[in-house]
Amino acid sequence: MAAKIFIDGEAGTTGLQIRERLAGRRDLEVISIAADKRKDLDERKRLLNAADVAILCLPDDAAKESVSLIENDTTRVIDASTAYRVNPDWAYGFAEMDRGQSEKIANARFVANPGCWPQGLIANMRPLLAAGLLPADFAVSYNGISGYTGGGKQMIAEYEAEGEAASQFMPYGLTFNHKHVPEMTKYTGLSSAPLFVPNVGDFAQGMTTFVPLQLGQLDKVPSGQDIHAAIADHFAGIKDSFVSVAPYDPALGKTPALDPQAHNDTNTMTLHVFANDARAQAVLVAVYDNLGKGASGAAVQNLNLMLGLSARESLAA
Ligand SMILES: NC(=O)C1=CN([C@@H]2O[C@H](COP(=O)(O)OP(=O)(O)OC[C@H]3O[C@@H](n4cnc5c(N)ncnc54)[C@H](OP(=O)(O)O)[C@@H]3O)[C@@H](O)[C@H]2O)C=CC1
Ligand SMILES: CC(=O)N[C@@H](CCC(=O)OP(=O)(O)O)C(=O)O
Repeated sequence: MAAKIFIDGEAGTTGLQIRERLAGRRDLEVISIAADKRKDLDERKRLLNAADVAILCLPDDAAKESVSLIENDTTRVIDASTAYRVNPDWAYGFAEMDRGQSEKIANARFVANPGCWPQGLIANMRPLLAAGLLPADFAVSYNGISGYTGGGKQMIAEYEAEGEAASQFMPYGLTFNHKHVPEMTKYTGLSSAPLFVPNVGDFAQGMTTFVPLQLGQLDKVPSGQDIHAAIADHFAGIKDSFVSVAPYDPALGKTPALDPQAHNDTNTMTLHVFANDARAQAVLVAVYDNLGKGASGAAVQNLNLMLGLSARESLAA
């Protein structure tokens, strides 16, 4: 029997993209809410309880409300919001984070889909801490640029308003309390919060992120090659990974591969390592689609795992 999927928030940016990615899937039945009942509590409750898997694409408070409306013990949940990402009762939905993470997701009742920004940092940093190349108390900063769809319907409307010239490049989150910092800290394994400086650009989708590393602070300075090998080894050991590691080429500059939009409309992420060993400096880069691996693509990957399918089914979008 086809699994019943309810997308609560199906008219939003993330919800719409999930619907598109699931269109044409005959193994699933997407049960939809009538447009005029999108915020009707009784109707949401009915559909949440009728679903085998509910995918919540809502602001945090509404996501918590949806979870509280589930009265049975069978509906499984993927939540795209920030509400449960550091909750130990929820599986963190970054399947490539560890060997075994996809099994955790596959067996979980509750899965927290990761934030877009955290995934680029976790993908690069977690393997380095696990390999002992960087200590947990290493001082880390993180920056990058994301397309404006990351800010949902409201930011899309601001950027696409007629007659308004949008800023090409705008830093934000300058109180350093961005809502993604707790999950970044927890899943990198760092003992203190990274200093995070996000930027939004005047393009719809896609992101490139950077972790600059001043390696001279360390007693034992790893080379760029060591860093690349640790990250590449980690992802080589992950089955069905959507994350790939570019060959080590420290002299590569200004390449289309680093364009934030290079992975648009995919669920893939590419990591790059750049280093100057003489200066003991390196930069770790991640390129992916904020709406793909950063949101809807990851949600479909997690849904597939929960339904006992190969994560690769999500390419059927
Ligand atoms: N955009 C992105 O790149 C990413 C987003 N996310 C997260 O996913 C979630 C959804 O974000 P996004 O799709 O961007 O946001 P949008 O603003 O585009 O969509 C949110 C949707 O939720 C609806 N909604 C709000 N409150 C309720 C409610 N009480 N009951 C039912 N529906 C409600 C909104 O309806 P209305 O517009 O009518 O208010 C809207 O359709 C958020 O938690 C966000 O942080 C996660 C990763 C990346
Ligand atoms: C450009 C932009 O504003 N991006 C969003 C990231 C959106 C995202 O990852 O969603 P969650 O917030 O649910 O994790 C932001 O920084 O808040």
